Amino acid sequence: MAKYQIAVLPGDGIGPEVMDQANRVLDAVCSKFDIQLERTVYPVGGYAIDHHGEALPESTLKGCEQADAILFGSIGGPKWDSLPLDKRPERAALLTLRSHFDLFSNLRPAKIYEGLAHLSPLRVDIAQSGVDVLVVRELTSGIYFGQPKGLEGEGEEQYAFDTMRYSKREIRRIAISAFDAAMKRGKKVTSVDKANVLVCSRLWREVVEEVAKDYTEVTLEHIYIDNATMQLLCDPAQFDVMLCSNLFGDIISDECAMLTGSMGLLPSASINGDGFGMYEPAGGSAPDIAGKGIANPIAQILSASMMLRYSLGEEAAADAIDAAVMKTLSDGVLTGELMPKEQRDKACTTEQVGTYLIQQIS
Ligand SMILES: NC(=O)c1ccc[n+]([C@@H]2O[C@H](COP(=O)([O-])OP(=O)(O)OC[C@H]3O[C@@H](n4cnc5c(N)ncnc54)[C@H](O)[C@@H]3O)[C@@H](O)[C@H]2O)c1
Ligand SMILES: CC(C)[C@H](C(=O)O)[C@@H](O)C(=O)O
Ligand SMILES: [Mg+2]
Repeated sequence: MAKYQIAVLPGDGIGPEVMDQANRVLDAVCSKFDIQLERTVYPVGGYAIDHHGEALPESTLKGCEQADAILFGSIGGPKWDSLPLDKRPERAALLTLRSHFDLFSNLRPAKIYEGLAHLSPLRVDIAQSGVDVLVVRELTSGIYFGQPKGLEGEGEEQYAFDTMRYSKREIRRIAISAFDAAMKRGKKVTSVDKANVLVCSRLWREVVEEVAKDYTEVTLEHIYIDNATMQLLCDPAQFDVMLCSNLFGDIISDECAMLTGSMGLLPSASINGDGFGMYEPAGGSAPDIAGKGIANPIAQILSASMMLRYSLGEEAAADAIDAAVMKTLSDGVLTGELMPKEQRDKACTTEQVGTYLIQQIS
């Protein structure tokens, strides 16, 4: 029997709610496929600040180091918003984990599945032409990790700045991730940048062009970030793999999630050069719906599936989860945000979606 250690970090807001359902689904799939998944829960984010005085306790980091993969919920919320940036859950826990494990390759797949175009807020004809995009986002560099500088100067001349910095090595390795992914998909990479203004984007283009020479079967296009956001709304079918720097990928991936129907549908994998990964929904702790039992658990469940596929090599179990998700959605077992407002009294709870999905597995 295959045996793995997983560090489970539920975090804040809807994190623990959707993680409960992912764990139930993992129990079901592991029993069916004879996989032993030893899961240890560790505190992280605002919860860890409240109970242990810091967003990423040493014991959590050690637990992650000893694990085969990390399953992450979401962190942050209004309660911790007034903390200095370096103490906030987002920087102190999430960015630290990404950097510590060198999780540079962030894969965020967004797809309108067959028969589910009605869930998309896109115009009907556009939704029916399809969305099947893999956002490949650079995750451990760029403006997120450039040296920030606090306030300097006086009065109205006071200023602050963040620095965007990319090395050729950092661009090359994420470009290779994108081209490798494109080889297994639609053989097209659209590289998103702002090369009409930013020096980093000029270097980005140069290196992406170099990498493209090794992938003669893959079509490469470049697009400016502002145009990319509008093209996604009017002709999303033109995109296959969208290669993005850290900040642009953050923005584009929320847009892609929403095109398919909800923030609560988009999973993500953040992987390093050794195949070690952290798996988490692209969305956040959703303070507006937390504690109500109505969050969509699918992004978390699909993140668990990506973990099985990418870090553990358990393809059959991952396929079973993906198929159960499709069946659940196409059977109309939906949380409220996927339904028209006037029908939301018929919406399923987070737990009901989890239960239905598990029935499709066993
Ligand atoms: N990976 C993470 O831990 C992560 C990611 C993004 C944001 N955040 C943090 O989360 C907090 C809230 O951020 P925000 O409000 O800007 O973004 P958010 O992604 O939490 O929420 C944006 C909108 O999407 C909805 N939404 C998100 N996930 C959903 C789900 N599973 N089901 C149904 N609806 C869902 C929310 O209700 C909200 O209306 C902030 O502190 C932010 O920094 C954390
Ligand atoms: C919470 C925040 C730091 C994070 C990011 O910007 O990377 C989130 O928005 C995401 O998309 O994973
Ligand atoms: Mg984001």
